[in-house]
Amino acid sequence: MLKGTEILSCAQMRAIESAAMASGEVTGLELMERAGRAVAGQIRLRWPKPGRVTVLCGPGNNGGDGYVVARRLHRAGWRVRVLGLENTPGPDAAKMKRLWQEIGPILPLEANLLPTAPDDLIVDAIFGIGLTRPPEDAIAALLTQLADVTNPLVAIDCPSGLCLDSGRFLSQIAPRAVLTITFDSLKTGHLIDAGLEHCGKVIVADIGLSHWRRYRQATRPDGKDVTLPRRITSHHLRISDLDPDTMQQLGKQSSAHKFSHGHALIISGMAPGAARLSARAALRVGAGLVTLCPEEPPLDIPTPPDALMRRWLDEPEDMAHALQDTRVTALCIGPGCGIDRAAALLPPALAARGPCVLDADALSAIAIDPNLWDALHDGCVLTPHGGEFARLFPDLTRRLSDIPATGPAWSRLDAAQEAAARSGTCLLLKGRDTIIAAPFEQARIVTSLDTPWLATAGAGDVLAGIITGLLARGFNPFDAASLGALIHAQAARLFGPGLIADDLPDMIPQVFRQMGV
Ligand SMILES: NC(=O)C1=CN([C@@H]2O[C@H](COP(=O)(O)OP(=O)(O)OC[C@H]3O[C@@H](n4cnc5c(N)ncnc54)[C@H](O)[C@@H]3O)[C@@H](O)[C@H]2O)[C@H](O)CC1
Ligand SMILES: [K+]
Repeated sequence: MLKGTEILSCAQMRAIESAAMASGEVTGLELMERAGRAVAGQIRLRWPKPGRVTVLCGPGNNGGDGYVVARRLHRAGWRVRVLGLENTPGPDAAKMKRLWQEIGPILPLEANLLPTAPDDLIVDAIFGIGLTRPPEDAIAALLTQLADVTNPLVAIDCPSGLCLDSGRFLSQIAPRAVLTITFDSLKTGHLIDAGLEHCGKVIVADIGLSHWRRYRQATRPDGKDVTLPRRITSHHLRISDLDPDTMQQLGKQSSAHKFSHGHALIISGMAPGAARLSARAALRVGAGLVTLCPEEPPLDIPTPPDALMRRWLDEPEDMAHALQDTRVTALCIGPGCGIDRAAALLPPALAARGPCVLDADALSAIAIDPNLWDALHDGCVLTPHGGEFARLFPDLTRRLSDIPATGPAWSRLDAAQEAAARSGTCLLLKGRDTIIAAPFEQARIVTSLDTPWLATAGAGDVLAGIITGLLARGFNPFDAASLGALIHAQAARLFGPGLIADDLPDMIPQVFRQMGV
């Protein structure tokens, strides 16, 4: 079973924290001290020589953490300036504020007091998971300037202004951290949308809450119910999270023959190179047999790989006939297919109700034909990029482009989950934060911020092919899509600069070796 690391919503984090405190085994003050200690520790690890630091403390507990960091860095020999507010925060943060005031002053939290020396460290402890609305007035002015400075910025929980549920900033002000230290678990906002880029390196600090993680969706130890707005949990999937069962399923047994690994049909069309990329990827990922289905007689195409089978498939009846062969275990329609051809072939393809990947032109065809939409089923994997998603789900996309007035903001994760529920299919929303959602499943996120060379023509066709190959081999749609996204990103990562789509399938053997398949 593919799993990954569970990601929490802010509400879940609060539920866990409040369960821990309700148990009486730990106080909020202790948690704050641990949080601040973890942040100061990470700073000292990365900047071992004490220097100058300005700590920006906001009105709540994120600010409380900041006062702890200030105290601990001061004790370690750093020259610490603290900018803060005159408000009286909650009791824990108020106590930490007083402890700092025994050491040094608190200057006003104003833009003109940001450090002028370019190397001074800045710690952002203004807002964390408690942000509910866009920053205003003096704090907005300060954050605007903070977004422009070149000093290294260390964020406590997140760069301030970021909604940790959606990864979206609640205004156009978007500071960028080099390092973010968060507590107990990653939150969705660290991994998706702007959060992925603006958090820098994210460290998850253990502050001793793991024992209470089971209260993320349940009743607290004191019997009180915690009502949480988010229904479905999500997981961050990385190569290092793959389990032995998945590895075994990806490997091949010596006793098996080619049909034990399935037979994938890849529909080719007006741009046959795209379908060939998909087909090559399906072969590389281990489908036993891959047949490319062009609309012209296939003997006229003497192109590699020679391991590909070819079958002329022109009319819808040809499709229906091809799918009568029970050895065909997956189908891919879309890459380079042409919208008209996709529209003509989709009715028999969907009527067969077998595993199939619908990409590119197939998605465009579905977006304009309600009958095709109605024929979608739970064996389908839809693989839209943002533009295709917008054509299929214009209302969901509109919600994503509004600047949110309150948190938690509507997110790409919400959009993908809603789209999966509506379509009744597995849906993979492509991006550097690829989101895989399926009805009644926990969503998965595969991040690939470090693979900029994936932005190249044909990369999506390869992804469609990898997923098709995995479907052909018997992976369920949700696992095939998740694993496909992971293998695809890792192939790009291993190849590095200079990557073109043709290189991706040929990196799969190296990815497999690295995974221990
Ligand atoms: N288990 C944990 O995760 C722990 C987290 N800690 C830290 O606590 C913060 C969350 O603290 P909280 O007080 O709830 O919220 P913030 O500090 O993020 O926000 C402060 C405060 O500000 C108000 N507010 C919201 N939006 C605005 C705005 N636009 N303008 C002005 N004021 C605003 C809101 O009412 C909040 O109350 C978490 O991130 C961690 O850093 C613990 O210290 C340890 C355990
Ligand atoms: K912060």
